[in-house]
Amino acid sequence: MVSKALVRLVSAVNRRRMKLLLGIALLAYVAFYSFLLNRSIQENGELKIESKIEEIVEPLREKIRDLEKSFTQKYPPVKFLSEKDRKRILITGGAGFVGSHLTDKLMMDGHEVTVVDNFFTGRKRNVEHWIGHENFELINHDVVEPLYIEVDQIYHLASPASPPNYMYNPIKTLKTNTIGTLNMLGLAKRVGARLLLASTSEVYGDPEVHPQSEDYWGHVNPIGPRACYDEGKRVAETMCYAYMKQEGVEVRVARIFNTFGPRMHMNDGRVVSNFILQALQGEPLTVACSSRLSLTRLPFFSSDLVNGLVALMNSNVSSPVNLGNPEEHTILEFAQLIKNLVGSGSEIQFLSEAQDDPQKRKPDIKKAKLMLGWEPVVPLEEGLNKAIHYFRKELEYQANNQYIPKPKPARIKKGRTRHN
Ligand SMILES: O=c1ccn([C@@H]2O[C@H](COP(=O)(O)OP(=O)(O)O[C@H]3OC[C@@H](O)[C@H](O)[C@H]3O)[C@@H](O)[C@H]2O)c(=O)[nH]1
Repeated sequence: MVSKALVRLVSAVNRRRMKLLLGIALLAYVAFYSFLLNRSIQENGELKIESKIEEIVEPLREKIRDLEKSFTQKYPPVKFLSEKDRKRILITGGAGFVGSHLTDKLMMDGHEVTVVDNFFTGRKRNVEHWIGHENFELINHDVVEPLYIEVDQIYHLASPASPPNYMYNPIKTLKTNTIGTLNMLGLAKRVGARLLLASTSEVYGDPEVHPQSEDYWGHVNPIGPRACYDEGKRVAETMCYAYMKQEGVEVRVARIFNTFGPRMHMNDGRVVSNFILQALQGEPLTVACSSRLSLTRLPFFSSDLVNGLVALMNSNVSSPVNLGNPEEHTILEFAQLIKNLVGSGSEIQFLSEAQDDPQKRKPDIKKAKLMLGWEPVVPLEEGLNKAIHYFRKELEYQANNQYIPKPKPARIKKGRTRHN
């Protein structure tokens, strides 16, 4: 009896325990399952957020990689120059057509270059590929105001150079070439720098001797429309030699004849840029001579000029040197050549001659050949094709709702002009 009662009690206890154990096991299972479920939901959520972040961040990373790449590939190759050979060079007008090519050459040769420009005809675009380089500095400054920096050489190019540009504001042109040159000579004297003046074939005026050698004194109308530039450059030369004689400043004077090349302003107004733009746009080529078709010039390419300037600066020739193309063509022949190279159907239109337009111009470059070993080497057609390519790109670049300036023939603007 007793044993039966005991067996019943034990089995009742066991059943309860079994139930309890089962209950506990069930609870544990539910808890474990919900734990797993929670974790996977959380992980899924995290994964989703992570992938969303990744989606946003990846393009940014790519942009940073591109930027880093462009930073490292940004500059044209620059030679290394030892401290002894590296010069601190100032180029006034260094953002202009010629100045920017000179900047490129001197930077690539490994010098430290400071460009000063008031951006009247110069453009930041011409030198933007150097901005940020440790050897390069760009200063927005007008040479009519004094400048205090430390340099070893000064290439003084600042001045509008095309007839429409220098006639636009004759007083400013005079100030730039006189006060501006005085300021740069004063700087050269103070820091002991050598100064090269970018003078011009226009110091010969409408020449009475042909070709023009450096000892020709010129034939300039001192009160004509071109006088602001012609006389401005003549007095700039006079100032150079006064500073040389009186103060011992080392000077170099380049008399630059007609030049052309990429980076000429679309609105420059000189014959090459005018004819190329007119030919590309199917407009008449404006040849400025109706009666005398003997009007002559032959421009030379910008890289030849830059090489000549550097050779002169580093020579021991302190007297003026002509840099130009000794060949000679009429403006009409030149118009036809450009028309053919562009493959343009433009007509040729004859305009009346501008006042005091020099009739004939041809440099005698014996001195440059003898003393600098320099002469132009870029064949005319090769240079013209490069300029045509440049202007074609410029037209494309400006095609989208942009103002495309029409080239202007050399004429004096009517009305009051701004001067400061
Ligand atoms: O559309 C045009 C522009 C110009 N011309 C003529 O082409 C000749 C050359 O004219 P440019 O305007 O190119 O240059 P210029 O020779 O008058 O002056 C130039 O000379 C030497 C540089 O040092 C000077 O910076 C620049 O003034 C001139 O006879 C001019 O009348 C045209 O027939 N058509």
